[in-house]
Amino acid sequence: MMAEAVGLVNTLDNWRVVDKIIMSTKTPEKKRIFGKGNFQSLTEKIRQTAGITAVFVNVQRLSPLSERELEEAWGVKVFDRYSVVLHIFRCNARTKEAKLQISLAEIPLLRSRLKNEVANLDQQGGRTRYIGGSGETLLEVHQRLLKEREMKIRSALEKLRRKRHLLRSQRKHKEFPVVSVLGYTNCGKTTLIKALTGDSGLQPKNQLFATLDVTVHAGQLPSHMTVLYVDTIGFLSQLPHQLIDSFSATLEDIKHSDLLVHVRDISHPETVNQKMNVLNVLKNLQIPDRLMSSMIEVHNKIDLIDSYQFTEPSVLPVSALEERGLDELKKAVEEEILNSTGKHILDLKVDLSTPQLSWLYKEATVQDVQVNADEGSAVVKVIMSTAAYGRYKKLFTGW
Ligand SMILES: Nc1nc2c(ncn2[C@@H]2O[C@H](COP(=O)(O)OP(=O)(O)OP(=O)(O)O)[C@@H](O)[C@H]2O)c(=O)[nH]1
Ligand SMILES: [Mg+2]
Repeated sequence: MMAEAVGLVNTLDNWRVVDKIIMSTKTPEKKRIFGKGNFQSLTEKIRQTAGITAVFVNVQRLSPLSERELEEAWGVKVFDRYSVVLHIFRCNARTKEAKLQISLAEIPLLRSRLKNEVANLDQQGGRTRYIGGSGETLLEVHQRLLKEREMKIRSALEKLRRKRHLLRSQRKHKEFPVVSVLGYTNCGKTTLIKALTGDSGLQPKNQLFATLDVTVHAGQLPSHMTVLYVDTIGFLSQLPHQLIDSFSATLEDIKHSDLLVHVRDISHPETVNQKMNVLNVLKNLQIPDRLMSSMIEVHNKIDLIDSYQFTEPSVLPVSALEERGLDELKKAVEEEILNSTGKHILDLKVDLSTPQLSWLYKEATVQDVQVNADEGSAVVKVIMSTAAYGRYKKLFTGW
């Protein structure tokens, strides 16, 4: 197994990699991450490299013991995948929900640290000492406090979830179709939604997990139909399981959309693996088949590729940054939305002396009316369901 130890300089919440050292590691089950020789040369290298303030060891989880040993040997903070992702999340969390999700994801980390500390205390008889006549040992008190904290966070999250459920049913009521935009972190989801909706409040950033909250933005399709684009949290390969658990609630919204748009950074060297990862996460979220089969794949950042080759006909190439390919994308979104919601766009000729037009205003979505005053008629562009069109025909054309 290969793992990397990466020296980092921490400038506020942005890390710059100062040196990347590839070292083979022992299997994760083994107590020590690095063999003796490797560990010595790593230690030397880290000490010699100026400006290293932290080391990232590219393994899923370091045991608290290894973490402490490495930190003591190297004199800097040591991160594994779990703690580095948590740290990035923590820096980017803005809303109450994102902050709560992170606190929840921190609990297992605190729990395993606690075990380690108690193991140390054991040597001093700490485990068996009772606190203030309460009949609880120090370990039990800590475990209870952690449990209480976890319960509190879970109930606060549940409250927020119920609120979101309510919002979702209100949204449905208004009948705006919902398009979820998803993809690997940093692929350009926020930039794309900003370009599609003109929503200047959106802030794309060249950083991992810039978006940690699901937000909704209204945009217009070519027929002036309004859709709601949902900006989602980016995916990351080998994202620690516990994090996925606590964030899947946020991703759950995806299931309730009318259409999925999968954005890929086609300029990224790992673009194929990123796609596989996204599809795997979707599989685990148990997305309904109809959403998986109608999903639109967007190849973003084509401006960074010298000559973009069309490889798959169903794919839509765009540059969200340079606003290229957006009209075609909007057309494709419209087509799929009409398909999935069973609606059609129709041009109907109506007689203005009848209640046809007011009926259409009430029962369908009128997009445009071209009046022909001489004839006393109008051509009306409407979006309506098959069922509503059936009723219309029955009422006004006698079919
Ligand atoms: N050259 C180029 N850069 C792009 C394009 N689209 C997005 N970017 C850049 O890619 C970076 C990430 O963009 P975001 O829109 O924040 O990506 P995201 O998918 O929302 O990322 P997370 O929210 O972190 O998951 C930013 O620096 C954007 O300017 C594009 O079409 N071309
Ligand atoms: Mg984003």
